[in-house]
Amino acid sequence: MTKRITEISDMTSIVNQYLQSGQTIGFVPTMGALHEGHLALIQEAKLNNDLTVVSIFVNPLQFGPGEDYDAYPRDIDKDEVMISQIGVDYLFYPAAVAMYPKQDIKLTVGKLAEVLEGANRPGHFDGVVTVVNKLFNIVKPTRAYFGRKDAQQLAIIEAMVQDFNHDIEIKGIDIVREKDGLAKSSRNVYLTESERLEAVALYNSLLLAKELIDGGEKNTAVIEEEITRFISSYSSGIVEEAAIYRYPELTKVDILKGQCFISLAVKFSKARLIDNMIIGATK
Ligand SMILES: Nc1ncnc2c1ncn2[C@@H]1O[C@H](COP(=O)(O)OP(=O)(O)OP(=O)(O)O)[C@@H](O)[C@H]1O
Ligand SMILES: CC(C)(CO)[C@@H](O)C(=O)[O-]
Ligand code: BAL
Repeated sequence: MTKRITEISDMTSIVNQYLQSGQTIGFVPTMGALHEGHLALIQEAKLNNDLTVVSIFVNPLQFGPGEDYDAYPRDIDKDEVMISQIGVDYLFYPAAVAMYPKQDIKLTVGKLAEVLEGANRPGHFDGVVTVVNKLFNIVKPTRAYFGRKDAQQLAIIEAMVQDFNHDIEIKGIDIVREKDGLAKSSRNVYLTESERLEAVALYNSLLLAKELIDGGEKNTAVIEEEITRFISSYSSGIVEEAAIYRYPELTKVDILKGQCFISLAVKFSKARLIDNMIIGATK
């Protein structure tokens, strides 16, 4: 059965005991409202570590003014049942006042946060790296697991681990999708019934882009235009972002070369969905 830990000092003394006896700790940070996407990360952590810790913390620091911090779906009891069933050892569930008693010091991300989601959500990645740093210091994981759905976040966490000399292996896990291709996300519950059906256009536009690329198209502006046209024709969503960047450097590319990713953000009436596809040779 999963043990729920709310006190930071309790979490740290528990992991210290395991580390002292030479055991490895797999860590999955989340904001809760768990779904199969999260479970894929957790399964991988369980498979490769002696101990698995999942955190659930809706981090106020990464939400901008007017964003959905208050509305963000929360169901801690249901989440706890889900992770108990797959045998997670510890659920770390701290209170915001415990995580941010003073809220005075935070980390700042540079260029990697100036584009894509970072440009759309100023300060978002500063909040993410600040909380992930704190969580890493508390949980002291051997390995930490992040989804490729949030590809920019994953690139930034990898850079943060290097810059701050964390001795932690960062593992990226592939996007888990619904049967029709929509990327699983806690925010999908904001979609209306008709928007839910239309939302498959994001994934289908990525498939279309892949077809164009496989057919020899290298001009990123052409591919971005086709993606935008496709999503706008098949859904009521507003395309806020359909852009191709080098990955994980996150620099803009005009002509496809090396490993890149197509990044999408589409705004429906309440939900803002993101999706992406990594393309090209791995370096
Ligand atoms: N469909 C998915 N496939 C793989 N990983 C995922 C998926 N959805 C979320 N994750 C990963 O789970 C971790 C926790 O994410 P989070 O709790 O924010 O869930 P979410 O569904 O991404 O929520 P949101 O709707 O806020 O984007 C992150 O590393 C995220 O990339
Ligand atoms: C990594 C994370 C748990 C930090 O709050 C969050 O950004 C998320 O769920 O992707
Ligand atoms: N999974 C990303 C967290 C966020 O949107 O705040």
